[in-house]
Amino acid sequence: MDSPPIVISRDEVKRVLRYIDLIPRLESALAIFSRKNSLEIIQPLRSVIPLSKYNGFLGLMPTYMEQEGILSTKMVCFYKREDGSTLPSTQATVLLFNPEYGNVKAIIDGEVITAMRTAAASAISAKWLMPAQAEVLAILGTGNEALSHYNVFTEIFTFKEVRVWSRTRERAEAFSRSVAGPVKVCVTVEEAVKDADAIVTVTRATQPILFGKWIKPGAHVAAVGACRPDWRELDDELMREAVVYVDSREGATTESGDVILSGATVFAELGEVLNETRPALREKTTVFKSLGLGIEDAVSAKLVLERWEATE
Ligand SMILES: NC(=O)C1=CN([C@@H]2O[C@H](COP(=O)(O)OP(=O)(O)OC[C@H]3O[C@@H](n4cnc5c(N)ncnc54)[C@H](O)[C@@H]3O)[C@@H](O)[C@H]2O)C=CC1
Ligand SMILES: O=C(O)C1=NCCCC1
Repeated sequence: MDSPPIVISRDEVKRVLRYIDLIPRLESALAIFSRKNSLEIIQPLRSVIPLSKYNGFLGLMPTYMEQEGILSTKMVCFYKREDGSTLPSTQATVLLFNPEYGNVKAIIDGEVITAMRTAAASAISAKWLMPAQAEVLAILGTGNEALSHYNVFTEIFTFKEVRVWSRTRERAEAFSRSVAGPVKVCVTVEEAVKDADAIVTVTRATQPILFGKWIKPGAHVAAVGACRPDWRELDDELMREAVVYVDSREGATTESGDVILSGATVFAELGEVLNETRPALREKTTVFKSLGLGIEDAVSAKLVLERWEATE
């Protein structure tokens, strides 16, 4: 008889998942994704159900990677509203199936997976697209994604200065106190991004907060928020003048307000850079527009299950 699904909690995911293991898996998955071979990956565009009454959305992210033996679905709810709830604004669950019989092998909390795989994808973009001698990192926003981005960027790169901006100084100060290393609190976005080499936008803004005129030529922007077709974090000037990389062309041209409303041209998928079929134009100002992919959750969940089984 089949064993019942293993349930892996948020704390257990946090215990077993490490960037050093995750990054190579994501690099490989992004590269396979951009080869567009349906024998390797089937990952339809995310279905999104608006939860209008609650100012939120449910995203369904099924993925099948035949050669890796991974069949998974992430279900993620994300909310725009700010009503003082203590629950995270992005909550997710990942189901891992046995592709041969369809039984569920594991039910894994998706909050930490989402935060870590998104930050790891941004870090991969920075590895290829950030200026060679990057000294200053600016993080805009102070939520879950801000923390995971701080963690991975300071783990794999060495910055002389890390800056943070939030809409209130209190939140930026609390973020600065909560992390291990020194972080400079900035009162305006302009102050945070001035001469920065790498900029991470991880807010729930729906109108542009980052303007091209403030940015040093050659900087790299990992743009993570604004995942709806009418939401923005970056202004038209930045989107049109930068070289724009995305995780998925189909995703970006369907879901990203920054891409759709600015009329920017998508230059390449990150996986194409990894496959060396499109160049990494590190010397130019670059934007990596991230929307999130089911394959990222699929390989992360498989890794979590492997590590959990190895340490249980
Ligand atoms: N690209 C991807 O794969 C993923 C994208 N996201 C998106 O990333 C963003 C951040 O996610 P989390 O850190 O989980 O959210 P969070 O709720 O933990 O943090 C959001 C941050 O944005 C700030 N904020 C809210 N409204 C704002 C506004 N109008 N202007 C400026 N700042 C504002 C909040 O104060 C907070 O610092 C969200 O837009 C979320 O939908 C989240 C997960 C994956
Ligand atoms: O890929 C994800 O997970 C998400 N993408 C955009 C919005 C929140 C979650």
